[in-house]
Amino acid sequence: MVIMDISLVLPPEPDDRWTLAQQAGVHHAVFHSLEIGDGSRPYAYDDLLRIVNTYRDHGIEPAAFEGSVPLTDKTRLALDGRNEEIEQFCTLIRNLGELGVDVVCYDWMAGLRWARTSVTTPTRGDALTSAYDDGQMRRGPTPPAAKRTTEEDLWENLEFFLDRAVPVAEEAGVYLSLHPDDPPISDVRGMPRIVNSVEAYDRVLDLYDSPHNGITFCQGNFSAMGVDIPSTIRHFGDRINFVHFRDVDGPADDFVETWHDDGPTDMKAAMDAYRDVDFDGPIRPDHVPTMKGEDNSIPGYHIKGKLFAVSYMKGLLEK
Ligand SMILES: O=C(O)[C@@H](O)[C@@H](O)[C@H](O)[C@H](O)CO
Repeated sequence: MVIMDISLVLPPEPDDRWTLAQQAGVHHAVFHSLEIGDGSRPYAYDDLLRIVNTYRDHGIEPAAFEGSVPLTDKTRLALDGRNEEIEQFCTLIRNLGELGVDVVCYDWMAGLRWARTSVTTPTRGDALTSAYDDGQMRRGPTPPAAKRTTEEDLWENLEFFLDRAVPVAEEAGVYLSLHPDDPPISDVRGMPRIVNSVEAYDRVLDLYDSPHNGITFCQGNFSAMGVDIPSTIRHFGDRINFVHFRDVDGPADDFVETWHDDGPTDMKAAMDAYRDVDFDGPIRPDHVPTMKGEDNSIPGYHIKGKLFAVSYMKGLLEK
């Protein structure tokens, strides 16, 4: 039977969340210091060695490095320093390969990272969730770089990056996993976005045809695209290298994030589809509501909702 690795974003230093994860039967970590941690983007071997060994010394396997990788708008927008940055990214890949961490998640969102217009929307039992309203978003300032960036620039820069990074990933045995633009719309405040549809992913996969050029299937974003989730999972099949398990209610320009057991997507059918395509990589619950007693300082990433989501996922995986 194919076993996927249920994982959680855990801080790089042990705290209660490590213990709670293990008590809930989660033994795989995702390193994502932009969400939980100090925002660092380590790529040197000794820095990675320390992080990886700290997890392993506590019985936790580091399954993926995400987001906080040395890849910024320098590369996405082909600014000065792009070649040096890609070199750092390639060093990260080689080093993670040496250390046995084989999934790296990155994204092509220039100007703004994942965007929400509210992180205090009340949901079941007055927990707090996040929401996006494009009309409200557009009233804010346009990022300066938006005026001189086209979709084609972003495609060209992505191809330039993949041509350099994928061969290194192949050699290192590391699986690159491109995260969708969140939300998956054509632009945020005038800054174009390109990784926002099934067709766009088909193009990405064609740019460099290799299992090491794959997808982070962030399910909530595909749900916001309005596509059928199980058949889309089957469409991409073995090019899915990493899964973010979550759901939203509403289209890409106007949605609310839901509890894992309370959204419109048939989560059981989704889990069955991952199993059908023999997905055996890391799968982590993504954004969860902030629950009672939590301060909402890291919206979407507090531990109580994650534990609820993990239990729900384990239930869905029961045969
Ligand atoms: O769903 C989201 O957009 C975020 O929670 C992250 O997953 C983030 O955007 C990714 O790390 C992108 O690299």
